[in-house]
Amino acid sequence: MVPVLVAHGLVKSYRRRRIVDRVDLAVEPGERVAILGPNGAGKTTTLLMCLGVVRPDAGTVSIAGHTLPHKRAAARANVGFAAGYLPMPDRIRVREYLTFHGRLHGLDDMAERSTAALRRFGVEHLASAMATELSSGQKTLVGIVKATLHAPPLLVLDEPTASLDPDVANRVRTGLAEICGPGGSALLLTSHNTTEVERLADRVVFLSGGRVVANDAPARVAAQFGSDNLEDVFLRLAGSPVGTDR
Ligand SMILES: Nc1ncnc2c1ncn2[C@@H]1O[C@H](COP(=O)(O)OP(=O)(O)OP(=O)(O)O)[C@@H](O)[C@H]1O
Repeated sequence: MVPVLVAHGLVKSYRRRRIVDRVDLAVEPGERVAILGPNGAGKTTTLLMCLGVVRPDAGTVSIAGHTLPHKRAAARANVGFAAGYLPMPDRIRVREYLTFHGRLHGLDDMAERSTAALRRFGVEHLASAMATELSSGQKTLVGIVKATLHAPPLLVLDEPTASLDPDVANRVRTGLAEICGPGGSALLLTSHNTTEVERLADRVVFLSGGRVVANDAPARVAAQFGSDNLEDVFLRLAGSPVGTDR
């Protein structure tokens, strides 16, 4: 089986400060992988390089066998991406926004698809809302719904539950667990929430100071640091320096 994502030797520096330092990352079909790490560890930069949004200084990325940047269009057809920082146009209703994105992926039956996708995340009541009427958390939810519409082989989510209340965040995790896994989408997400990672991820890639310091099943990563939970590991590693001059 072709991995849905292979990134090898990713490096990125900003103003001579190395933010991501030789990161390798692979995601198998249906696998659920979480990138965990403290603020500034390089999680978002790594994701954006994997998506071809940020150009790495060194390293290679391929998605479903399509190497970036040359095969970007073919690669992107395999990906759904959502992040709280992605804007949603103001003067559009949620249903129209989802229909637009579905059609970009060549989908029809958008009324039914949109309703089903909104229902999966418990927000079907937002279908007729204008974007201007949505709270920031609701916009995040609509972004996640949009990213899942075409059942992408790889779903990439940057801190999907960071702006959500605990109840809504739980519904999102339940929705993601339904569609991501063997036979469904692979999931690559970033998070600071160790409980979320333990619940959702088959594998955790722990980034600290731009480097992968652990890469294994959550329980095994905890054991590697002499603990039975990721929270302890996080607290131990969070004190590490964030980026270094090289
Ligand atoms: N375009 C940029 N120009 C300069 N510095 C940048 C740029 N993008 C990111 N950085 C720096 O790179 C470092 C890593 O940022 P990144 O957003 O990848 O970390 P992160 O692990 O996602 O952090 P957080 O958990 O806070 O979202 C930070 O110190 C950030 O300030």
